Amino acid sequence: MTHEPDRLSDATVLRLPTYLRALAELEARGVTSVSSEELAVRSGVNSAKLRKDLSHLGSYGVRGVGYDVRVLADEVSKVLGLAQVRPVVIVGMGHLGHALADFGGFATKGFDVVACFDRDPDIVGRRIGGLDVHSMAELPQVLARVAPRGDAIAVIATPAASAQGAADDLVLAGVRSVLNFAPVHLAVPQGTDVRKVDLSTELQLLAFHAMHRDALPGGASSAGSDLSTSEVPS
Ligand SMILES: NC(=O)c1ccc[n+]([C@@H]2O[C@H](COP(=O)([O-])OP(=O)(O)OC[C@H]3O[C@@H](n4cnc5c(N)ncnc54)[C@H](O)[C@@H]3O)[C@@H](O)[C@H]2O)c1
Repeated sequence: MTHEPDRLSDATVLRLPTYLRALAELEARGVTSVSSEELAVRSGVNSAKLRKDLSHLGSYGVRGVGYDVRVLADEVSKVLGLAQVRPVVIVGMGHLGHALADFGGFATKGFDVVACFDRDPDIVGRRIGGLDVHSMAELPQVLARVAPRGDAIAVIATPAASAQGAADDLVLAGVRSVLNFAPVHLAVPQGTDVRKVDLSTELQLLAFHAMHRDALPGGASSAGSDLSTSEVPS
């Protein structure tokens, strides 16, 4: 199977984790092959779009049989860069950072939380989620040890006012992938990827959809929709 990930659109890439989650659920139930229709329903996208997405990966399925669940999961994982475990570091060990470090679920998705940092001397030195909390001054040395390939993903869980400073420190230490929970736009140099998790925006979008749904004759529709996938531009 050949694929050229460079040619994948952002919208396709955004849907791949959803396909992967659906495939993992099928695999856990011992299902070995799946039709595009079923995988589409489980992923909350339409089947034509799914088939097109997967054809970009070089996966076409077999007529009458569908896709081999394991092979497709491996292929999607590979395209997403999940073939090897990625080290994750957390900056800001308050409520959110603490909860993320304690959460064991990342390991099953190919992510290993390997270090955490805070600037508060009262928090530095504590043990959270089985890890010592390091000071920000230790960032370069610790990163070189826990992510020697330079492939760490950093999670920023600081207050908004200090997120840019934390991002600057991370970039200086060589980090090029950042997941930002702070409700603020981060300026980073070209070649650094930032994804933002903004719960307030998500709540606002749900409020907007609820207002329009409730304004429809008959109120709420009987079929629910997964806005997390349907909002993705195609
Ligand atoms: N708590 C939640 O449920 C939640 C949900 C969504 C988003 N958020 C966002 O996540 C962020 C963290 O929220 P929280 O409730 O955990 O905050 P918090 O105040 O409990 O913790 C923030 C931590 O960041 C540390 N910190 C501050 N500046 C730093 C810096 N420059 N470098 C390293 N560490 C630094 C602080 O010492 C503190 O330990 C906020 O931006 C918040 O808006 C929180």
